Amino acid sequence: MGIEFRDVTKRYPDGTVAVDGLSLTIDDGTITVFVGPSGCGKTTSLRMINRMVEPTSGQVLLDGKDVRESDPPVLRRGIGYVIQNAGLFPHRTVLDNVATVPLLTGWGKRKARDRAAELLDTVGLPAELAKRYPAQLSGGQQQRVGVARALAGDSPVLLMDEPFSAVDPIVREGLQDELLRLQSRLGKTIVFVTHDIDEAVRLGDKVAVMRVGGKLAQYGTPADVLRHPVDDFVASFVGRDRGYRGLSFVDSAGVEVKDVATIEVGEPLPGPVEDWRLAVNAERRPRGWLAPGSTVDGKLAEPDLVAGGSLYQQGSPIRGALDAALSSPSGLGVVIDDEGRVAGVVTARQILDVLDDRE
Ligand SMILES: Nc1ncnc2c1ncn2[C@@H]1O[C@H](COP(=O)(O)OP(=O)(O)OP(=O)(O)O)[C@@H](O)[C@H]1O
Repeated sequence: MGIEFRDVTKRYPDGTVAVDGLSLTIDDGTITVFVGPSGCGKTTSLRMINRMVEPTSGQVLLDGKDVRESDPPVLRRGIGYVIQNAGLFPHRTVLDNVATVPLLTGWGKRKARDRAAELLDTVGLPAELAKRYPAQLSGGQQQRVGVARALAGDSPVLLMDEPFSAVDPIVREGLQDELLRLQSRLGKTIVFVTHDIDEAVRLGDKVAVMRVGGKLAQYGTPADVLRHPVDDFVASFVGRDRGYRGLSFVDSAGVEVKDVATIEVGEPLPGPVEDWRLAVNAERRPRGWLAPGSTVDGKLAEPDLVAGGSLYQQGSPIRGALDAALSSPSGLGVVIDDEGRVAGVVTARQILDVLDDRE
């Protein structure tokens, strides 16, 4: 479901112009990130999509239809919404937080709870957390519940307002990865607000950079915005370390994926391993690394392993390959195919050589 802003302006009653003449089109099934400094009108723009804020002038169209033609509660039921700190109901269990939307749409209690349990699994939360209350979860876990709840309505559109800002950078990266993984499966139209350009570039198919005064400074792919900022404001906002960020958009062709020795979890280990050995499960999905010199009492089990680094999906931008190599305990970045199976490994040296060749 596409979204279009047509010359939308929002002036609050006190005279503040939060959004000024915004026009842009958001394609169906993509992630669009509104990014910019505090107070530039990102949240206001987002909230005009689900009519939590009404424009002073202009139109917001959802799937070609002016949102003002839809009753706000009905409209909102069709649009998932995730906010910072998750906005969970404190006196409901995790499971019931997620089940709320299906219940509201008339599902029976049992079916709603089954669906909620399924969604908790989808966002990577263990089933034993379902009975807890939000305050008994970590910040990252709460955000996952927030995402699960937003997915519960099964709506084609998801609005996310700084959903990961309150968690630390490591957890945040995990949540971002998870969102990208979910999106590759679900293909929702996601509008995401952040003030963090790294997050914007990482998640967005398109990035809308806004400036204070509610004006759109630039709208384009992350590569566009990084490589060709339209003016000094955008250039300084996207920052100085553009070289590294720019890697995300270099075609990965030319990176040679090497074979790697693997061992399957659950298999016996004949003797101590000499080099880092990649552990896989029966489907050849990576599970972690076995350190040099390790011996295993009986069969190889998950606790014997050192956690792996990030994974690099073959064919995706080359920055991911460098991330995988740099974050891997063995120095070998794990490359996976479309099904998540191990395709081989790459080293940081290889990636840097490929990049040098291109200079
Ligand atoms: N209800 C309101 N009444 C008056 N002014 C408001 C209201 N809500 C927001 N504003 C003002 O409108 C401008 C844009 O606010 P908005 O929350 O959309 O920005 P933002 O980019 O999301 O900021 P932040 O990143 O700090 O959340 C700000 O100057 C803000 O103070």
